[in-house]
Amino acid sequence: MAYILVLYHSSNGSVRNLAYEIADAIEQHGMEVKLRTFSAQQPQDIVVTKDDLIHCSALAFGTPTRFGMMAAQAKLFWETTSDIWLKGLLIDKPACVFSASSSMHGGNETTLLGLALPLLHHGMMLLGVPYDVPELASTQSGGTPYGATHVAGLNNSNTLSQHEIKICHAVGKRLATLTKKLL
Ligand SMILES: Cc1cc2nc3c(=O)[nH]c(=O)nc-3n(C[C@H](O)[C@H](O)[C@H](O)COP(=O)(O)O)c2cc1C
Repeated sequence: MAYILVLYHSSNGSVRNLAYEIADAIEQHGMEVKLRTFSAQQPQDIVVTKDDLIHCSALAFGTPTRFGMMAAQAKLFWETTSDIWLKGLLIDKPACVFSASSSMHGGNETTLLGLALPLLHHGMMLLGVPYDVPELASTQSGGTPYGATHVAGLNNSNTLSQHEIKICHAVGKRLATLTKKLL
């Protein structure tokens, strides 16, 4: 069965909540989802295997913003994927990226661009958020053309705003719709 891999790291739940919203939208638009993490943070977490990545039809990939970059847990995993890269097993698969940060201008956009880099090296096709998603222009917190985000604030709240949720849904819908066309 074809599936979209929603692969993330989250310490405090913000990125997990983004992942769940994106996964919901993917399922609502007719694709199976495999939710995987890079390490077990919660009892329900299932840690990703290389086979999960090799056999996915598309990927949604997210981590928190850590000093403007991706979380180390994710980078460690990508550094084990050179065999997949050598065989070109991810070429032409659609993908999107998502992240959370505590401050609005604290590096979530640089993190999204950094998350995109290993995917581009693997030959994946990156999807952003187009401006026909109205919440992109009106959000007072997360949401960027490079991918869905959540701004957690100084109290580190992992509760997503309605705008952030709508942007996640638009991302999940777009990824599922395009992936189905390519199957
Ligand atoms: C080591 C570390 C570095 C961080 N660096 C940044 C940063 O550069 N900019 C920012 O706005 N927030 C930064 N944060 C805050 C996290 O990005 C924020 O709490 C995010 O919501 C965490 O996602 P999570 O709830 O999924 O773990 C950092 C947190 C940690 C622990």
